[in-house]
Amino acid sequence: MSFTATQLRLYFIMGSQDCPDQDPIDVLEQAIAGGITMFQFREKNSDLTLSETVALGRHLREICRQHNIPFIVNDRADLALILDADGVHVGQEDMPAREVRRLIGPDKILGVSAENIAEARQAIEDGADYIGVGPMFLTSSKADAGFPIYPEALQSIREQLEEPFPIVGIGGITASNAHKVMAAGADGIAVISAIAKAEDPKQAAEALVQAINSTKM
Ligand SMILES: Cc1ncc(COP(=O)(O)OP(=O)(O)O)c(N)n1
Ligand SMILES: Cc1ncsc1CCOP(=O)(O)O
Ligand SMILES: [Mg+2]
Repeated sequence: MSFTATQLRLYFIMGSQDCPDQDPIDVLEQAIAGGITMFQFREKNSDLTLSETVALGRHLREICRQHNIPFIVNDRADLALILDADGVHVGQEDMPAREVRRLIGPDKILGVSAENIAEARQAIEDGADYIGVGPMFLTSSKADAGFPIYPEALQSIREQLEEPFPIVGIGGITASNAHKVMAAGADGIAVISAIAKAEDPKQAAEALVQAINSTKM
């Protein structure tokens, strides 16, 4: 699947641990109906066995395929290959991005987390298609996320990059603060709880789409 920055507009991330009271398959279907543009399967610290993880991943992957939504796997290039994912997202403490690029080949999507301009430049050199910058705000979805760096940090990376490059903001983003991330120069926002923990995931995704679209640049 070829990649464009517009696919980052509303990037939904989820594993079964993020929606303990709902079926992740339902949540993804509702999120797609609400307007998400990209999905990342992030099964982390969950109760699932490896074979349950593969089975859930296969189901979520199939739903994304039916709706033409890029399906990205968090951290694990091996799982991405098993699931025939469209790509992989890795952070600074994961398998080096350059090695992941070698494993998945030139055509798959590679996302890399970056908190500052040095990490952003390295990610681009290593073959990233986009960078995820965060945490923008306080988050309860990732215990080791560290302190927020706020949209100002994203804006600073955007301004220091020599060329336009796809950037998605992540961490503590809701329909109320999404405009700050977009106004800082993000191509989109990535969220877990704003959709996965919502009572009505479809309505939650719609509210995020509206917030993104109403941002004045
Ligand atoms: C789009 C996006 N951006 C950043 C991250 C965070 O990745 P990482 O720092 O490796 O943390 P974990 O998600 O692995 O806990 C992401 N997953 N997606
Ligand atoms: C995976 C990740 N990486 C940085 S913050 C974060 C968690 C985002 O979750 P939420 O949207 O619920 O704050
Ligand atoms: Mg990671």
